Amino acid sequence: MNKLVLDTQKRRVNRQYTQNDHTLIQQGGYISPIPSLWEDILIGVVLQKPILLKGPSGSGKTKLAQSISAYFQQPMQSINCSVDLDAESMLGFKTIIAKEGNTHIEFVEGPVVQAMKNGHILYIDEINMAKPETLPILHSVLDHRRMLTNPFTGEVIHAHEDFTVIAAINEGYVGTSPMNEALKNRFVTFSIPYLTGDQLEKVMTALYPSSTPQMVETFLHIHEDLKKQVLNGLLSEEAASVRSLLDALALAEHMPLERAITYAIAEKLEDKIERDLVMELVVTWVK
Ligand SMILES: Nc1ncnc2c1ncn2[C@@H]1O[C@H](COP(=O)(O)OP(=O)(O)OP(=O)(O)O)[C@@H](O)[C@H]1O
Repeated sequence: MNKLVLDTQKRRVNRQYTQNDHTLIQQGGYISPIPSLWEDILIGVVLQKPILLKGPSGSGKTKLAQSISAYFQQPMQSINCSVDLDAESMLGFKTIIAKEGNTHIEFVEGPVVQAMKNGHILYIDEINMAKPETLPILHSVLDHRRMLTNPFTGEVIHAHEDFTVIAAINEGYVGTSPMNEALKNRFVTFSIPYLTGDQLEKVMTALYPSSTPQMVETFLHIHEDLKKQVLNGLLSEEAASVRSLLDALALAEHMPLERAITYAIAEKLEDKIERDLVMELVVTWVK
């Protein structure tokens, strides 16, 4: 079996053949749906490639970024993109400081500048929610130059060797726009699917240890049914969201299962036909 060996000090990568790659997969709480996915992403990080995580809402992209941060013991700075994101919220802003009767102007460093200087992870969530004209400022940060001329101070910043960029997108969601080619081209891209089967069971029992095995099994069956209907095109992808399923499991510890699924899964769907279909599927699993 393939085991990744990372020299995190010297940021070197090696692949060896041993028996226990799962120790890596578990680190930081993210469970990899495909064994090689976690390792391949770590290789990308060590090779200083900007990483783009592409997957539906609740598929574990943020958890994965947090797990990479835990694995490399590197703090993470985050940017949540929206149409209001501007250069100041990424790079920082000037402010007036009054001290002992004197005033002076100081630059408060934003997440990009801090992460570049200190070798942190920069997590850019929902990168396709930002206005396309906002992000080109990061092009030189994201390619081989790994540098930035701060337009507010004129400072030229060369990224620390451990500086890592991880971005996430939910493609095709309301409010998103396709990423422009020049930006997309700077990333290596990984599809992050929803967890299923044994791995999903591990997450459920780890987060909700007081759930009975029968309850967990029922939720796994319901999730399988929901996924089938997503594949058949009868339900939208978020019906199979792991986040929603976990929310439903948390509620089901305190209320009947149908109500838990209604609040955590069905009510989030826009279409009444989809909501009814979810509840029809659930009824077949309620004794
Ligand atoms: N592969 C996984 N391993 C561990 N936990 C997971 C995994 N997939 C989903 N989860 C759990 O599901 C929940 C949602 O995960 P997370 O917030 O990382 O999703 P996301 O893809 O970032 O969603 P969004 O795009 O909506 O921000 C968390 O509680 C997380 O622990």
